Amino acid sequence: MERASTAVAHQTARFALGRPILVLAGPGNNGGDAYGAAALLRDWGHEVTVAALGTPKSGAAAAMAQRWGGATVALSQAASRPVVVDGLFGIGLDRDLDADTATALCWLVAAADVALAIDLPSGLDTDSGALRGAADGYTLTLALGALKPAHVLHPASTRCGTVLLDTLGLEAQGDWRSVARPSLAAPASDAHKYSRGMVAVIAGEMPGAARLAASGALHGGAGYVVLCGASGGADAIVHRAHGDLDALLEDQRVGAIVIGPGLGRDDAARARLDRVLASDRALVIDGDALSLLGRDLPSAVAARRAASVLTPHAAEFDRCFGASAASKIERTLSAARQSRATIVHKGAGTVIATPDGKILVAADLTSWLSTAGTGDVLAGLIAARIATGGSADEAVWLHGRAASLAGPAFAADTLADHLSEAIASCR
Ligand SMILES: NC(=O)C1=CN([C@@H]2O[C@H](COP(=O)(O)OP(=O)(O)OC[C@H]3O[C@@H](n4cnc5c(N)ncnc54)[C@H](O)[C@@H]3O)[C@@H](O)[C@H]2O)[C@@H](O)CC1
Ligand SMILES: [K+]
Repeated sequence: MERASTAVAHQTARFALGRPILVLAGPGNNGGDAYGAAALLRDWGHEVTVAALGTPKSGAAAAMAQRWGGATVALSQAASRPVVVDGLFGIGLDRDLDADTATALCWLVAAADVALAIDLPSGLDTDSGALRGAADGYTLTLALGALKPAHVLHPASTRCGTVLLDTLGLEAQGDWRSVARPSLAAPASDAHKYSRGMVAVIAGEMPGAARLAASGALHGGAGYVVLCGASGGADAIVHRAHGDLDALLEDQRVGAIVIGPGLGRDDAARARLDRVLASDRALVIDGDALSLLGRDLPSAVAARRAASVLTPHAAEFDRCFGASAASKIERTLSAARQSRATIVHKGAGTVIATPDGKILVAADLTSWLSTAGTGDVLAGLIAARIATGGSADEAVWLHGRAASLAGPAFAADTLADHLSEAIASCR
């Protein structure tokens, strides 16, 4: 708590630049950090007011309150100040903020020029990222010890402002990491189109979606992309008829197959899906393929001999694994173990889990990705990375980067065009 208070005080001083500071101190150790920071800031010459909610419950927090020693006002009586430091609740929040607390907090944060949250904005559920009365408008959140899921999971992550991490010298990192920029090499000097990675995309009722996936694979670095069951589209994509499916599944050069984008949900689609599932090729299973399998998916995929990557959005995830109130991180991990597949659980804050328990989170994806077809591009891109010996998280990073490069209001058709620049930034 000494280290936490000191880190908070330093960060606050950097932003305060002499302006009056209001420190909000709750009853737990988050409040302890707040009292400690208030005492330091006062000792450094800042004008500090403390608004208290309840009295400190732990010995450490009580000691910090004693160190502050000065007057406190009740939270409900606090006047706004240009700088607000929120130390009401951190990871110990176990219920919604009551209405009076939420109202006072929202008003004080909104009225401040700078609002800094200690560890987490008060009123966020640490593990699930749900809103439990949190205010909007924080300038920054100083995460203490380690990042928590709420710093990266939607909707909590949208309330944090800029998140800074101070590890406080603790080895406290949880079991998940943020998706990081991958390090990608150019193809080997003796590479040819098949050694670069060969991807097959199985088309169906809506060939446009499969074409987008094929384009994602091609621009994602695959050496050879086959679109099975659709004609037209980009010239470098090789077209095959649905009648060639069995030959394609036997072709050992095929490094990964995408099935699901625009597949349809009729009997023909189901028959194709069953043949592909029975193959020993690595699969990316997306869209209609996920919906066709529904609650049978975990066992059907777990029985496969080759690797599978599933790319559900929230509704598809629920369709396959059932709805639950657990956090997105826990649910995705449990689904990965159950289906023995890598799961890319899409949405605002994409969570990736592997069957061996690796968890990665991509938090800061542009919201312009929320347009039809971007998921199809991602499915193809994942297949390309797998076929070239890479991983799904590389694809998620490249996809997010390409979307940022594409700018606002892009169409999914042009997203793949930005993958080259995204890959170029990974050397
Ligand atoms: N655990 C650690 O290793 C460290 C913890 N630190 C700080 O300690 C914080 C966690 O402290 P605590 O576990 O004491 O938890 P908090 O300080 O977040 O709050 C817990 C207290 O608030 C009460 N409470 C919870 N929800 C409430 C609600 N909606 N309305 C009213 N009362 C509510 C609880 O009954 C409990 O008394 C961290 O967020 C961080 O700021 C830091 O000092 C650094 C190290
Ligand atoms: K807080």
